[in-house]
Amino acid sequence: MTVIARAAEITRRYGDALALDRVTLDIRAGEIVGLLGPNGAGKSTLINLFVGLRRPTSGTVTLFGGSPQDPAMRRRIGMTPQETGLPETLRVGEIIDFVSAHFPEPCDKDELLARFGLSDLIKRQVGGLSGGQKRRLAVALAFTGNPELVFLDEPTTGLDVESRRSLWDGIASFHEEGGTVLVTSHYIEEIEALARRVVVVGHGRVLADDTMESVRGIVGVRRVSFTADLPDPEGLPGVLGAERAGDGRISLVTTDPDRLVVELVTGGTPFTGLEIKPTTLEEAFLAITSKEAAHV
Ligand SMILES: Nc1ncnc2c1ncn2[C@@H]1O[C@H](COP(=O)(O)OP(=O)(O)OP(=O)(O)O)[C@@H](O)[C@H]1O
Repeated sequence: MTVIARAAEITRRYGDALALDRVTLDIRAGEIVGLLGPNGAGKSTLINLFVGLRRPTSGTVTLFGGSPQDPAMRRRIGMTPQETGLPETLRVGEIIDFVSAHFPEPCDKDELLARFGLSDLIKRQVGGLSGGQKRRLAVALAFTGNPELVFLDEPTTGLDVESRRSLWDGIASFHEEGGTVLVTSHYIEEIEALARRVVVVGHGRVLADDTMESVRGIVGVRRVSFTADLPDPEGLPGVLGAERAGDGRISLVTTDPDRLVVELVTGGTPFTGLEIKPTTLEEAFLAITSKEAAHV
């Protein structure tokens, strides 16, 4: 697949703070890339570099083979930043007309409104919209110019389940028609719903760049639970997190379930009800970031 955006060995500093540390990332035509990482990992900085709002301290960013600073390249992208302020007195339809006017071939207004569940709101003033409706409008604006590539920075933060699903549908239908998307989120299920490729960032570095299944596999994290009278379960092999229920049941997230069970048996502590289960992506993700933190 053709690479349409590339960050090559990007470092970005804000004064003494290192926001991105030698990050390399290719975005290929037609994919949805999910960018996952804790607060301050560098996700917004990476987006701002791709869309030309900031420049790297070192390294290069290319957009459609050119520079993100070139308006001709930027006209081919769309973006929804984390926070948007829209003029309160304008109507939904007027805002879409205004943004459309900046692009040579804007998309069909009615189609755009329908795609993001805004058709009934066309005459409403922005100031009178709910938080979820405003957010849907802000995301819809990223698609107004018929972009090839869209950057969405936490598109559904703060939305209820129904609004989130409606936004996901809009994003998915853009992708089905061949569009490319980079989406950041704190919601694991959002990345799972939208993207097959997941890039995990932490401390300004790419920690994993793979399919959802492989990201889980990379860390090989499992949840091991059993009932026992064990004073120090945290000391068992590979344990990243431990929870103890009132009934004596212990639940451990571990990178090495096999060795943990061997040690449990050889340690001679009686236990019952042993269960080993795959973890959620969130647990896997926390494991990667905490392992990385242990290295710095
Ligand atoms: N304008 C700025 N001036 C100084 N430091 C900044 C600036 N913008 C970002 N940073 C720092 O760079 C690092 C990365 O921030 P960034 O906003 O890219 O992270 P993020 O992954 O998008 O976080 P969040 O999920 O909270 O939005 C953080 O340590 C942040 O404090």
